[in-house]
Amino acid sequence: MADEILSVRDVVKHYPLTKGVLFQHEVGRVKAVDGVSFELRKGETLGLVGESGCGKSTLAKLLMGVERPTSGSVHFEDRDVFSLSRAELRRSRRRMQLVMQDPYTSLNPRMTVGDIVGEPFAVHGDPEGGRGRRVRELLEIVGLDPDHVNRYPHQFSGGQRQRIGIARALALRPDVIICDEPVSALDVSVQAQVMNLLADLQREFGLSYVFIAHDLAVVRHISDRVAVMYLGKIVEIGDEEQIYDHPTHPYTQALLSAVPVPDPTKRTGRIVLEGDVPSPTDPPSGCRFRTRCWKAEEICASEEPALEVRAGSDHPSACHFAADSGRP
Ligand SMILES: Nc1ncnc2c1ncn2[C@@H]1O[C@H](COP(=O)(O)OP(=O)(O)OP(=O)(O)O)[C@@H](O)[C@H]1O
Repeated sequence: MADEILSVRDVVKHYPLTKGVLFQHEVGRVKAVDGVSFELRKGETLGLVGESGCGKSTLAKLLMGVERPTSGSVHFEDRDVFSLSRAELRRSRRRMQLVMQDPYTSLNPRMTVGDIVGEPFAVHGDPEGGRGRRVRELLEIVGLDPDHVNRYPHQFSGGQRQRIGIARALALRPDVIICDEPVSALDVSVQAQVMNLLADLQREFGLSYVFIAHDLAVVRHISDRVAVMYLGKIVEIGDEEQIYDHPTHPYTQALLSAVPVPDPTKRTGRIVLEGDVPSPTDPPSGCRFRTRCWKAEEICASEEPALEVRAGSDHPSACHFAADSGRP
């Protein structure tokens, strides 16, 4: 599609598990990301949701070109990120930035806010008009007082620190920002402020976001589309209406049932998933979710459902039992 900015095709990342004095014997592989494909369109926010350990952060590192995949490709516009030379990769990094989860540990406590926000210029060169001026402008853009440029991270609250991280990510005028659980470590009231800031910045600068979270409720209002990830794979991807109003995959249904609903008349009953998430070293054959799925049938043990478009719908579904909306 012409307006795609990022195209992810069959990306796999397996980490070898080794033993021996020199770690020379491979005894297994952690299948952190196992065949993920999606597109990110210009100006779009794609929410990426799943339980802890499903591979979200590994995928973020692959998108940023920080980790190399075992196989598969990530195209930024029309160029494969993994075939770029070092210099080209550095140039492409200007245009794709990362906002990290924990504003308490992702900022160097010994650096002033001005140095933190201006750090990208030390690598990529000073902007027109000078570094100091741009840093003050960036602080203002994210709602911080530019006169606090000489303060240290510990002098700011959690929400303000996340704003500092966002200002740093904006420094080089990127096109894409990978937001890896940017509000998970914040109080609920502060979460909303940071989400609103991200939405405003998107409108103002035409940014595209991949927004990672473990909670479907968090990504709802910021996402144009949502991808649900389970044990290294995307099990369902769709627009807001499909995922929240007509979820077809049992895992999406279970995640949604855990989201608190303020209206008691709309409460539908929580689906409690039995058992732990299986090990990514030895995931179940067939459908990975089958060991916890109340709809699982024999076929799920041998066959991994392919993403397919349901009749009469544009939405792809990943489950054999998509038509069956019954709950346990
Ligand atoms: N460098 C590594 N070496 C070996 N295994 C790894 C490595 N990095 C991640 N993993 C494993 O890959 C799997 C996916 O990890 P990842 O951090 O991507 O999950 P996540 O969904 O981001 O989890 P969380 O929400 O807890 O951060 C986990 O089982 C993790 O232990």
